[in-house]
Amino acid sequence: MTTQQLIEQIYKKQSFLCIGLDTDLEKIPPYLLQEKDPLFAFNKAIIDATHHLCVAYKPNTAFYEAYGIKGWQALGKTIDYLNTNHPEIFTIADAKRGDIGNTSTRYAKAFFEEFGFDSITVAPYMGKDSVEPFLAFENKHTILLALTSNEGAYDFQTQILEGAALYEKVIKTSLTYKNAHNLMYVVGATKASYLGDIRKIVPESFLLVPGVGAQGGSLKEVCHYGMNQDIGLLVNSSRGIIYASKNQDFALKAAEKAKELQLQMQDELKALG
Ligand SMILES: O=c1ccn([C@@H]2O[C@H](COP(=O)(O)O)[C@@H](O)[C@H]2O)c(=O)[nH]1
Repeated sequence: MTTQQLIEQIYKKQSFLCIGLDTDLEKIPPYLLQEKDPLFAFNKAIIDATHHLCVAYKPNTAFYEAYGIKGWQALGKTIDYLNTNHPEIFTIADAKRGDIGNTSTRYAKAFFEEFGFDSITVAPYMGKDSVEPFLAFENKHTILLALTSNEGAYDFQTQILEGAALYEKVIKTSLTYKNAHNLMYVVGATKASYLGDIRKIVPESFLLVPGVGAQGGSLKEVCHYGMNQDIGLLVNSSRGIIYASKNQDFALKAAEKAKELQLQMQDELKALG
């Protein structure tokens, strides 16, 4: 999917919501465990109930890898279901990959070609040759971890290195990579006050912003500091939406939570003009 197509979807749906499919057999309604593939059954119900309210889904691969081969199969069925039934929806493999170039190429092939995701999250720690193999795929997006939502982000990411914070250095350096136009960045909603400085470095890039909902980040603050002319934001909520209920009404309740965020986003889009 191109960035322009993503922007069009945001205006059409009046939403820049990304729903995180962090599907955990210990948290889904117990009656679903009788299904042949409970992970997929849960995801399908959530997607069917919420696809009109969001522009992206983000399965975090850890939640599938945790179940071995069955988990990978459920992830495959989920992305196939999305690509077949909702090809206009942007898909993110939250896999946080990155390795020596030869290996990164295989990760990129796995998630972009084999699974068919539109994007993948990538850790920048191994540098240029670990990131560029992902960037080589046209109309596929590499979402680089910049300033993450967790407390540990302060261990390294905000440390000053040669006059700038490490996360700023990561973003600035990544702009020199080949095919840097395929980059987006992860910035946690819990770090919204940093978004103003980040926008000075990447005024036009899309930012994936996790941390609204269960982690307590504020959508209003994220929009205030992080929105650009083209919106430029994908705001993720996972647990806050998909685990709104543990009963038969779980998909309905998830849709209600998603609707609450979509309505707030609609207001923000109106204010943008
Ligand atoms: O900085 C980051 C990067 C990734 N995540 C991931 O996003 C979701 C958030 O889930 P919630 O349930 O809405 O808290 C999850 O998959 C994280 O691994 C993040 O939170 N922060």
